[in-house]
Amino acid sequence: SFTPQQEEQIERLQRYLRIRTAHPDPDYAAAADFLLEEARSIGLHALAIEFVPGKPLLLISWPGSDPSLPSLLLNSHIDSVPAEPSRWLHPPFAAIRDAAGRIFARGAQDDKSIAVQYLEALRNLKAAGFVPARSVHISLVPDEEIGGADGAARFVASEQFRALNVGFVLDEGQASPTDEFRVFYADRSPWSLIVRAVGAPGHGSRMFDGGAMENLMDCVQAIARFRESQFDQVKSGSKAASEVISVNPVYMKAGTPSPTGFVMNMQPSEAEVGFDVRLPPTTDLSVLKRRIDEEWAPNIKNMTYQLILKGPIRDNKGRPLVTPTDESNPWWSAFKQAVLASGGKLAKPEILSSTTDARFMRQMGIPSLGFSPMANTPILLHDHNEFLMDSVFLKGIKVYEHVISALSSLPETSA
Ligand SMILES: CSCC[C@H](NC=O)C(=O)O
Ligand SMILES: [Zn+2]
Ligand SMILES: [Zn+2]
Repeated sequence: SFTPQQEEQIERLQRYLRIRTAHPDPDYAAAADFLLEEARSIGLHALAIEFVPGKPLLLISWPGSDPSLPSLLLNSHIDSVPAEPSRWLHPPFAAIRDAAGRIFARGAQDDKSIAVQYLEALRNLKAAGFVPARSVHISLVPDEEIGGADGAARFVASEQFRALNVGFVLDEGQASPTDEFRVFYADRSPWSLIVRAVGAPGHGSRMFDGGAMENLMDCVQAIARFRESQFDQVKSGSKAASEVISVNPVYMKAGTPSPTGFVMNMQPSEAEVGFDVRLPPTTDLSVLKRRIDEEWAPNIKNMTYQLILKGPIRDNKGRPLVTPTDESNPWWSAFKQAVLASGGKLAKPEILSSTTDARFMRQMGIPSLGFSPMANTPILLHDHNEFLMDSVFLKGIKVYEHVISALSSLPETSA
């Protein structure tokens, strides 16, 4: 059983989860209204910046007693991926809390819960009379799920961001099925690989070499073998999924359309396949490119390709986007201590399989960790029936209270 204050915190989470923030048409206006109102009710300074019209980025600030010190930034994206209501136990934007305390909603884990937890942690700290030495900022950003070009990428490039003098960032992480919280020091970098093949067309009945489809199928097979070699390392336990290269086919485009589907007795002269490619942060790109040139899409087999990077892979000093998680990073030490002091356990730091806005912060040379305090919780981001337990949500607020008070008090000498 929870206190009336805790029940109100749960209700505020539910209210935010009921706002339809899913792509392709996220209701950013309603989300901004809600979040700005929450921030102001806590007595925090809050404003909306529209780097791109219709895509507000909210900046909430709690000034520190020594604003000359580098600040702490807590980031969360406002947008969500779509949901298929027919496949859910409860409607994805109703935020229904069942008898077991599970709150079902798109965004319950990814990542609307952490935005409310940041705010509620500040509410509690403020009410307890805590005064941060370093300023604490919350950024609530649009478009993370579609790559962040109009969101976090604009933000880190802005004068407003520079003025925050950010020393350390916490961004979203991922749920943990065990009782240890997970923490992420890097993301894999997201790429798209598009391979196109051309070849002589021909009658559907004819056997001939070098057709576009044949060449493209050779490409798909070569990539499938590579994919298996990577996946085998994961299955054998020698590497984590985020430590290998993933290459997954996401579309295929070929054939000669007809009113009833496709012309069946015609071998097409063009074919195309697209892959989602994710690279660990220290991958040697030249090795991958040589593999594509020589094995996957050789020019001599009439194939061409595009390998498109979605965002930065190096920081402003040319280093891979990796945040140190050892004693060389005082923010890390303070973070770890604070999580332990809150009664939480911390798993070994990991690379995140997917991609977050933290890469834009790391690009600026700012140490950034991915962290969502959701222990004993199945990983349901982008899945049906995404949920978060009320008790897990409330515990997360306590964890953030410890983390925010510790990090905002980090002495000047250490960072
Ligand atoms: C091309 S960046 C896309 C970012 C996205 N983030 C969450 O799922 C992802 O696919 O990882
Ligand atoms: Zn997310
Ligand atoms: Zn997501």
